[in-house]
Amino acid sequence: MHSQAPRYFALIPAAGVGARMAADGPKQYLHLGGKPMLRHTLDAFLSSERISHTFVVVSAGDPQIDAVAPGHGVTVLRCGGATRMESIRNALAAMAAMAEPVRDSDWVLVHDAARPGLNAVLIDKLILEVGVHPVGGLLALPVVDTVKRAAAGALSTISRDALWLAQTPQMFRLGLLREALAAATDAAAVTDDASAIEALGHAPLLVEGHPRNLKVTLPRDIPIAEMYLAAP
Ligand SMILES: Nc1ccn([C@@H]2O[C@H](COP(=O)(O)OP(=O)(O)OP(=O)(O)O)[C@@H](O)[C@H]2O)c(=O)n1
Ligand SMILES: C[C@](O)(CO)[C@H](O)COP(=O)(O)O
Repeated sequence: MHSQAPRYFALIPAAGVGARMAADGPKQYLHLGGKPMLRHTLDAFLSSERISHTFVVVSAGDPQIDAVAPGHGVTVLRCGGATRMESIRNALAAMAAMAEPVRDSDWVLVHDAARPGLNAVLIDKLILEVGVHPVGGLLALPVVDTVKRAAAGALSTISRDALWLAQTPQMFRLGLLREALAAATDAAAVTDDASAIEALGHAPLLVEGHPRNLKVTLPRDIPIAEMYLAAP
């Protein structure tokens, strides 16, 4: 039983290189709507009264973060890893080792720097709908298109029933998330935090998100993200 009042922390993995974006530098620093993508994401958490503090994990030699991270409410962790999962695993260990540590019972909302369309409404919706769920949960969107599988020259249709597209934040208590990531043997296969939790036999709660919370992955995503950022 968790007797202390719940605390909510944000952790933003921002140590990627943005290979699929093929920009001049890491996509999290591309300017969208007048400011770097990462700053939109940081500001979303700073705008939520429920978030106690925000951590952002970047690569050790990141030369841009100091100009982007605000001087308050955010701690930069320079321990990014070779994969998204390793960046998060390193960051969680650093958070737990802080002078004022994040506790095993505290909630951590892991959110991609590459999803700048997040806002306080979606953050609060996730927190309120997960509530005291024994595992945790994540924002996701139900699949609304017909799904095809193309393999070995064959094309087949997969039922869209019960299919969801995972977004972030994905929120879990620090202790459970650290346990799940420690147990994961193939970091590259753990493309989201929930999959590591599922591998322990748990079923995180799905909370309907919003298309504005898209992951900016390819150049074609830029104008879509800017459209949503123009309408906060
Ligand atoms: N080693 C890594 C890889 C990714 N990320 C972060 O995880 C989020 C989602 O990953 P993705 O969209 O794949 O970003 P990149 O890995 O930068 O993109 P790509 O796969 O195209 O290189 C991003 O905010 C990215 O910065 C991270 O912190 N550490
Ligand atoms: C975590 C995630 O955004 C959920 O959809 C997605 O798995 C990240 O994948 P990426 O290849 O690291 O962008």
